[in-house]
Amino acid sequence: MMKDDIERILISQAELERRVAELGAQISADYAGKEPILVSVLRGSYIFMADLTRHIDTFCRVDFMAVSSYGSGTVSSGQVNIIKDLSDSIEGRDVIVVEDILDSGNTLHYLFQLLKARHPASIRLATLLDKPSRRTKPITADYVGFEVPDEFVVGYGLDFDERYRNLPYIGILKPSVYKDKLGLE
Ligand SMILES: O=P(O)(O)OC[C@H]1O[C@H](OP(=O)(O)OP(=O)(O)O)[C@H](O)[C@@H]1O
Ligand code: HPA
Ligand SMILES: [Mg+2]
Repeated sequence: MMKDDIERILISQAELERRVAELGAQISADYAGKEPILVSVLRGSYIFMADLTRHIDTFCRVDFMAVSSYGSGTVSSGQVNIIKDLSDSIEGRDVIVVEDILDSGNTLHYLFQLLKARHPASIRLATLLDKPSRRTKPITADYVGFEVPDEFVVGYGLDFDERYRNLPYIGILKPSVYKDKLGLE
């Protein structure tokens, strides 16, 4: 079974629900009277995006961008591939980029450069998880759900080799799972 691959639960479903509601309330207060565009960075952010937007009570728009830099490993390849670009222009608009995790910072560093060049009125970052110990690029988030330790986490949108996104909590994989996959032991 899928959950047999999980060593332990790091953030429970109830904790996720509570914190995402708080972030939504904070964003609602900060953007009162505005109409931000929330940009979901697919695929990892799809669940956070869906839950977060339902806790925002100002007008807002949603758009989606698909990027990938991890392939099937647990370390960033350093190369960010744009798989799908935004549908609408962000020029002159207030943008909130919605991410599942800020790890090395490669993905967001690249994405922020790309999006800033399109001249939004403002651009901020909301990330569910922040793993600051692994950062190699200078980027910080404006809204952070939880800080996580230097371990590979899965669930609530986050995958390892495209699995585990559908777990309703954030968990830590048993090392044997990714070592088997990578042929390390
Ligand atoms: O800070 P970084 O080291 O760049 O890592 C964070 C990024 O890596 C993951 O995406 P991934 O490339 O695995 O694509 P996915 O969202 O489809 O899983 C995650 O969803 C973030 O977008
Ligand atoms: O810890 C992680 N888990 C899943 N995907 C990720 N992408 C960057 N870091 C992670
Ligand atoms: Mg991934």
